[in-house]
Amino acid sequence: MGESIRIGVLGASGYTGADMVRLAARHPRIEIAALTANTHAGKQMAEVFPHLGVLDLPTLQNWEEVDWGTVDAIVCGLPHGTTQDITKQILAAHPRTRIIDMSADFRLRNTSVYASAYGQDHRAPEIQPEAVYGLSEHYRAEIAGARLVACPGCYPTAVLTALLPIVAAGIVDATDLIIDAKSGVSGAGRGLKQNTLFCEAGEGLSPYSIGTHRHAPEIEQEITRAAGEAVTVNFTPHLVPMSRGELVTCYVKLTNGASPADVREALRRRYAEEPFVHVLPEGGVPATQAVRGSNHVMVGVFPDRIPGRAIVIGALDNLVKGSAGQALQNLNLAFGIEETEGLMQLALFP
Ligand SMILES: NC(=O)C1=CN([C@@H]2O[C@H](COP(=O)(O)OP(=O)(O)OC[C@H]3O[C@@H](n4cnc5c(N)ncnc54)[C@H](OP(=O)(O)O)[C@@H]3O)[C@@H](O)[C@H]2O)C=CC1
Ligand SMILES: CC(=O)N[C@@H](CCC(=O)OP(=O)(O)O)C(=O)O
Repeated sequence: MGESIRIGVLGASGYTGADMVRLAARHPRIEIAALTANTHAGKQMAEVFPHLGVLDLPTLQNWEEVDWGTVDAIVCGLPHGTTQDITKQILAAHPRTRIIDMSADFRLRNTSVYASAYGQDHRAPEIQPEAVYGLSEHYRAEIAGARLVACPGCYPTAVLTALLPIVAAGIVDATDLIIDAKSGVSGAGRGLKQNTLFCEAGEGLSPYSIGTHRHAPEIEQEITRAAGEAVTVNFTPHLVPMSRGELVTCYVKLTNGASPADVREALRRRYAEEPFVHVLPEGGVPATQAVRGSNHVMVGVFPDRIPGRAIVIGALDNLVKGSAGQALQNLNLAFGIEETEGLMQLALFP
């Protein structure tokens, strides 16, 4: 076994940071050297997250108090904007540190697109060009040498896993993609927001950011690349009263005489050797219950009643493959560790 990799988790008192701690704590090559928080600084993780109380962990600190020279890699679970401010200062002082970022701050290659999607100018445009988009199954080689990995958003991970291979194969029309997406409430983070209160999110199902969600440009960036032409997607997310999980239903127009079975076969071929992407056989229905707590993505393909169309459905856990799990997968890749290390746990069901 090689030497330990010392990691620091920025934003460990948040949902993605805490799930990174949960996964990294049982990783044989990782040592958790530092954990940061903002309002929770000074507390023990066990006070914030009792389920992690069985672990011996560093105290939560403000990020300025940490000696970043002593860590090999940082996993960042900070809000967008804050990520740019903090990571650029750490990289300036410690240029050899690797950053695996779970926030949205370095995903969009074009900083003007970032500014319009996020309503603020990019505050570290000088670093942006070196960021590698961390969709592990599609950017493996680039991630391996990267200093800065921008892990995809949770919705884009599900959508792009389902659609990139079939767009690239030219068997669906990239200019006619309709994506109906649903997420559990942890997708919104732990900070208090009115619409995530139990009595406002429970017993209901509501769409949000209709036609304006900031994940649409991220999805378009990658679909455009695969299609070789500029595309605009229809993307509508919904908030579902469950803690974790995400399901995306993608309505696609078939091209070049392809059938739904051809779409399934193309996906099966593309992901045949992938440990975390499972293309279900005919009739297999992806569901969040089947991936909860795991790094697995399930994809199913169905004929549409409208001739010439198909329905491609993806399901994942937003806090695992949708953030912390994929971040750990990328950290493994970045350090030349077996990609599945620390990630082979099965879904928690029921
Ligand atoms: N939740 C999800 O499913 C996914 C989230 N993401 C992205 O990952 C990032 C983290 O998300 P999530 O864990 O849900 O968010 P949370 O709101 O749960 O956690 C945010 C973390 O950042 C810390 N923080 C907030 N403001 C500051 C600041 N000004 N300075 C330093 N630290 C600060 C918080 O500290 P404290 O609590 O102590 O105040 C907390 O540790 C976000 O960018 C999010 O968009 C990406 C994919 C999926
Ligand atoms: C339910 C819910 O609110 N989900 C979040 C998506 C979480 C995510 O991936 O956010 P980033 O792209 O900012 O990292 C949202 O729609 O904003």
